[in-house]
Amino acid sequence: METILSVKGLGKAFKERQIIKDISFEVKRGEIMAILGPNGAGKSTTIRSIMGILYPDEGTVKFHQCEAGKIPRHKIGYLPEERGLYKNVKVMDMILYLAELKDYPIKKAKERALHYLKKLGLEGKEKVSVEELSKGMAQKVQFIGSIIHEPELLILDEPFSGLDPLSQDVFKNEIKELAQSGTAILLSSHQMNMVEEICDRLFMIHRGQRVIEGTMADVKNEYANFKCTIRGNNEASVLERLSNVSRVEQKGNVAVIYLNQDVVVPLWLRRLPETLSIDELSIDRISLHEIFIDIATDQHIVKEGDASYA
Ligand SMILES: Nc1ncnc2c1ncn2[C@@H]1O[C@H](COP(=O)(O)OP(=O)(O)OP(=O)(O)O)[C@@H](O)[C@H]1O
Repeated sequence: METILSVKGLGKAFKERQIIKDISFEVKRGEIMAILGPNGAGKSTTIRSIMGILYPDEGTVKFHQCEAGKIPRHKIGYLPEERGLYKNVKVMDMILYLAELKDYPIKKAKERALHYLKKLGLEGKEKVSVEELSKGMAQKVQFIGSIIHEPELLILDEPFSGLDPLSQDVFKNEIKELAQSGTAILLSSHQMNMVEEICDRLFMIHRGQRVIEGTMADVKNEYANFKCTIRGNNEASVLERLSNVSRVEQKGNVAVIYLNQDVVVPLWLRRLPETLSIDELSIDRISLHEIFIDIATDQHIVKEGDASYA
């Protein structure tokens, strides 16, 4: 697959405080790449550096072979973290204005706007003033504005925040369709379930540095250890003493036992003491949400070569 965006060795400091360091990744045609990390990790700083809103101190950003300064901005769509549209402008005029900024033909933009307004449940709102829209509706209009000019690369900073589950689903499907039609998509999100569902690859930042990168499957294989959930009357202290246990979370009579990375599950199960009380037992891999929490709370052992924890 053709590389559309390539970011190499990006670094940025604010007032001598290093915010991001040595950030490198690529986004390919038709792929959805997630940039993840706890609050303040440096996701928006990375995205703003890519967009040329911030000047990175180190590193390069390339769109195809074009470097900063020569990047054709009309081929990029951007939904910034801080939402904002002109308030006393009508919905259609707002979208057409955004299309015009990207030199996109107005007639075609109008057709596309009507198509997307209908698709996102805003049919008939063309002449409504932006200030009369709900927050979620305004976000949909801004999203349409970011894709109206058929960008090759779409950068979405927190596209799902502030949306109800129904609208999140609409956005999710739309993003998937755009990728299927060849758009390269980079998105930041805190909704791990969404990321797990739609993203092909992910890049996780913690304290400004890369901690995980890979396809969803690779990340799961490498970082998603197993957990064993047992319903029964067992003391947490007994479960904690079992072999290969990294931690136990117990609520009432349900205990979730997080297992170490190299555990051989059938062997571990066979070695459970006969005295354990087991009404139900299941084994699963931990979710991306749990991997995220492990990393954000420094519980995960980061491998050599990955970000060092300051
Ligand atoms: N203009 C600025 N001046 C000084 N510090 C800044 C500036 N912009 C961001 N920062 C700092 O850089 C760090 C990273 O911020 P950034 O917005 O990139 O994080 P983020 O990962 O997008 O977080 P969130 O999930 O909360 O949106 C934060 O500590 C923030 O306070």
